Amino acid sequence: MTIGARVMCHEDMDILPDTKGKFLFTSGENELHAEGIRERIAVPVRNGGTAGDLFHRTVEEALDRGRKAGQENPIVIGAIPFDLSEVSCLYVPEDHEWRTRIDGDASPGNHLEMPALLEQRSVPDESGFKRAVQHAIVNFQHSDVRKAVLSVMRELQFAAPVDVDWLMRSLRAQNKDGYQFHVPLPDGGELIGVSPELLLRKTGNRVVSNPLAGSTKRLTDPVADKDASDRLLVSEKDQYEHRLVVEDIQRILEPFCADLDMPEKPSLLSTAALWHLSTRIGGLLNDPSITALELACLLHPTPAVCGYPTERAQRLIRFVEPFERGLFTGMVGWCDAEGNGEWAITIRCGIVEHDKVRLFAGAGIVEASQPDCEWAEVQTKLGTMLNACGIAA
Ligand SMILES: C=C(O[C@H]1C=CC=C(C(=O)O)[C@@H]1O)C(=O)O
Repeated sequence: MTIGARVMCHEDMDILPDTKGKFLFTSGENELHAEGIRERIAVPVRNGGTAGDLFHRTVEEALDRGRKAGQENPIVIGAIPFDLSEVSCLYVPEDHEWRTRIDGDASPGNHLEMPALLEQRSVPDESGFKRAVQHAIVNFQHSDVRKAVLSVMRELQFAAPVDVDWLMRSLRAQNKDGYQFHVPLPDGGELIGVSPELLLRKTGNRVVSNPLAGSTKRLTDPVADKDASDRLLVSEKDQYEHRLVVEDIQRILEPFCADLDMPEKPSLLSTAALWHLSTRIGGLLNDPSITALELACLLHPTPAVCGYPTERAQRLIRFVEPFERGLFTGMVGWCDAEGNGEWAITIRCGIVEHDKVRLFAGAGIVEASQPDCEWAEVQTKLGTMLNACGIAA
């Protein structure tokens, strides 16, 4: 594997500042490791009115150059922001390798740990978040917006620089399932996280999407935990919140699929911290030449991270959320030159910049939401990253 980060620039690409250029994306039993940066792709997915044209051409050309340079099946790896008009954070790495995940491989080790936490703050704070939820609920009563996903950012200031590799190992040790990711950012920051949610996987002519929406906290007592999951499964509020996501994904995928397998009811998916309502949607493509990245960009942002209807929910979010989401609630993953790939939704994540860590979490708000419960839910979601930092949620 090449260790150095060689950068090739051409129009539409910025010069990448010094970065280790080390990537990770895991899925099931497989881990994708990539190193070295051949090219960076910063073109936004949406350029003016024409969604995707320049972007997908740029990706295709970058992969082509990789092939011409001798790579057998080059890949693009990285992250795309929540707002598709913002710059993408994608790379064609010098080298990549698929490995089988080895259990126990991810121990954080005890030789190093997180530096002391000096201070932390929530943006918005508790009352600001609850006001935003209330605002959204009133808005639903006077408009045709049905759902909006509202989020918080937790800023942590440590006494010394954070060892990202240690933090990633800690996160992986505590969350063995899900899509674990580590992406270096052009400004020197690093995006890390473990997402439970698959936006889209494409393998040949098969596609899978596994939206999640509707959540409840896991409990330590097994009986109480089972009760909590049973209640989630029959909760009308959560089923409604979930249905809006599934129906929108179905609407978008159906024209591309000869056969779309849609379970009638959601099932349960668990992480270390939460239960989620989950629907695994599988399809066979009419025309397998469409790429995983093209389909993922059509689906994004789903009502699981934005709301319904999409554009009006996005406007409401912009109005009430007092921070820029950036890569949070975007997508993270990879795509190869044959159009196969896998994109997870960028949640349960944080951005590490030297001695600062920013964590993010959101919750789907519908008319039946209660501000106190939604605040508790985002705190639980923040717990995934906080626990990895050794901080009680
Ligand atoms: C936006 C987040 O979660 C989404 C994914 C699963 C369940 C969700 C929910 O129940 O609200 C959210 O839609 C987050 O974790 O920050």
